[in-house]
Amino acid sequence: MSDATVMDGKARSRSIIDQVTEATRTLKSETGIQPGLAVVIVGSDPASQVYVGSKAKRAEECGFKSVKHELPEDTSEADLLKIVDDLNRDDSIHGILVQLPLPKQIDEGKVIQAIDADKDVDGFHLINVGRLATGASEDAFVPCTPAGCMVMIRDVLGDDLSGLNAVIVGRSNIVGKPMAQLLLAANATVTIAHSRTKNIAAVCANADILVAAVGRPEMITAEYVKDGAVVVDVGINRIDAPEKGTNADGSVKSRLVGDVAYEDAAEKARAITPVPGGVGPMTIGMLMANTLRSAYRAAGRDAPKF
Ligand SMILES: Nc1nc2c(c(=O)[nH]1)N[C@@H](CN(C=O)c1ccc(C(=O)N[C@@H](CCC(=O)O)C(=O)O)cc1)CN2
Repeated sequence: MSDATVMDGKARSRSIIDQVTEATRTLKSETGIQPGLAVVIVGSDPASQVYVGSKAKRAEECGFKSVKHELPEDTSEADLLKIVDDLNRDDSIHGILVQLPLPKQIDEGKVIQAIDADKDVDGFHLINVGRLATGASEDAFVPCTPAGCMVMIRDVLGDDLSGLNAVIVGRSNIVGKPMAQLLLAANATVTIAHSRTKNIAAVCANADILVAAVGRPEMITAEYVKDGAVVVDVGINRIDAPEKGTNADGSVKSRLVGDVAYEDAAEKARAITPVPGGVGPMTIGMLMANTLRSAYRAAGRDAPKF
C-alpha cells in the first residue's frame, strides 16, 4: 500500500463547478447576464460524443445557457466556419468550443483561428497562446487540461514553485507546451521531454513535478519517478483487457489506463492523479471556469479565480 495522496479530479472538479454555479447566480442577479456556452461537434466519434454531452450537461448544471451543434461527419469546412461566425456574433454566447479532432476534410487550425479570441474558452487561438507565452496569463484563456493540472499541483505544492524541477513528457500544443508555460509562470524550472529525448527515465527521475502527456499506455514506471514527486497523468488510453472477457460482438473488453503505471509510480510519489477520475474531469471543470470568466469580462467585472 502506498502513502501517496490521490488527487481526486472528480471531487475537485465538482468543487469548481459548485463555485461556478454560485458565481453564475451572482452575475445573473446583479447584471442580468447569463453565461452562454456553445459546443460544436462534427461526426459521431463515440468518445467525443461523450465529452461533448458532459460539457453541455455541466454547463446546464452551472446555470449557463447551453447550446449544442451536432453536425454530420461530411460537414464542409465552409459550413462549420459559418456556424462559428454566427456564434461569434451572438451576444448571448460567451464561450465557443469546437470538439477535436475534426474530420479530415476540415482544417482544424483554420477553424480554431476563426473563433473570436475573447470567446475561445479552449484557449487554442493564437492570441491566447501568445498571451500565455508572454506571461499575460491574466488576459489569456488557458487550455482546460493544463489549467486543471495546475489547480491540482497548486493544491499540493502551493502557488510558488520556486526551486522545484518540473518535467513534462509530451510537447503537444494543447497540453505539453501550455503546461510548460504555466509551470514556468509559477517559477518552476521546466523541462519538456519527448520521443527524441536521451535518457528520458533519468530526466524524469529528476522531477519534483512530473506531468505525463505522451499518449503511451503506462510508459512512466517507477524508474521515472523521484521519491516524493507530484505525478500528474494526462494520458487516457484504452487497452485490451482479456481478463475482463469479451463483448457481445466477440471483441476483447478494454480498460482505461494513463501514461503512468499507477501502482508502480504511487509507491514513490508524494501525490498522484488516477486514470480515470484525475485530470479528465478537471478539463470539463476548467471549461466552465473559463466560460464564467468570459461572461464576467463581458459584464466588465473580474471573475473569481480557481
Ligand atoms: N475542443 C477540445 N477538444 C478536445 C479537448 C479539449 O480540451 N477541447 N480535450 C480532449 C477530450 N476531452 C475534452 O474535450 C476530455 C477527455 C477526457 C475527459 C474525461 O473526463 N475522461 C475520463 C474518462 C472518460 C472515459 O471513460 O473515456 C477520466 O479521465 O476520468 C474529459 C474531457 C480531446 N478533445
